[in-house]
Amino acid sequence: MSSKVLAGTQVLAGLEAVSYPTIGHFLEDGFVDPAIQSLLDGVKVAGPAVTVRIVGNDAIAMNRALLELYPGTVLVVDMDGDRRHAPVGAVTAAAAKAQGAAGIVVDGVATDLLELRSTGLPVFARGTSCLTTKRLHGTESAVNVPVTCGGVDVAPGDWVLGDDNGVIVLSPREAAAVLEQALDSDAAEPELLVRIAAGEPLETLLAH
Ligand SMILES: O=C([O-])CC(=O)C(=O)O
Ligand SMILES: [Mg+2]
Repeated sequence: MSSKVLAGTQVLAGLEAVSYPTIGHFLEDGFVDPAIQSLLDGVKVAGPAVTVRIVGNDAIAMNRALLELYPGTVLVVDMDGDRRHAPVGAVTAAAAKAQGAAGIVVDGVATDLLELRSTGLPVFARGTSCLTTKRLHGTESAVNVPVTCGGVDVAPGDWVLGDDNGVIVLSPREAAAVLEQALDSDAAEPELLVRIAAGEPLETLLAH
């Protein structure tokens, strides 16, 4: 597969197939703070980012962001450093799912953990809290602007990849460029594992 000719749908298919830790073999940037983890078990998410920056504990901004979601997107929530107020819970996740979203990533906390798990929409966060955002009608929040999430800059339309190991954000160009070598690496790994399990000498297997 040549990365030069990959169309968006081919990139999506490749990103859904590739192992995300394999991407970590090839890149140094785009890896979201590992404190941001999936609140559900056994998830795998790949989709373009819709972003929201929530300033001052403002739940109305989240409602505006939910309206911008379309099928396959991942909502990335920059809480402007607020790690106490949860902007995502049962209602938010249900609304995002109704829009066809693939998941939500919060640089902050989430709430309604049991309901999130039964809704089934993958949500990544720094943890949970009972303290939530409020309907404040602030003016500083913004939807679909460049944001920061777990130390990584995220532009609307960037690829957001998440699984039980963590979250990666790549520009469309970065994603297309890394995909081929990551898929090749994934294809080669099962044979290596079989040879290790079969007792082949590690000196030769791991030498290069
Ligand atoms: O209202 C909030 O800030 C989060 C919440 O509880 C929900 O989405 O259900
Ligand atoms: Mg709630």
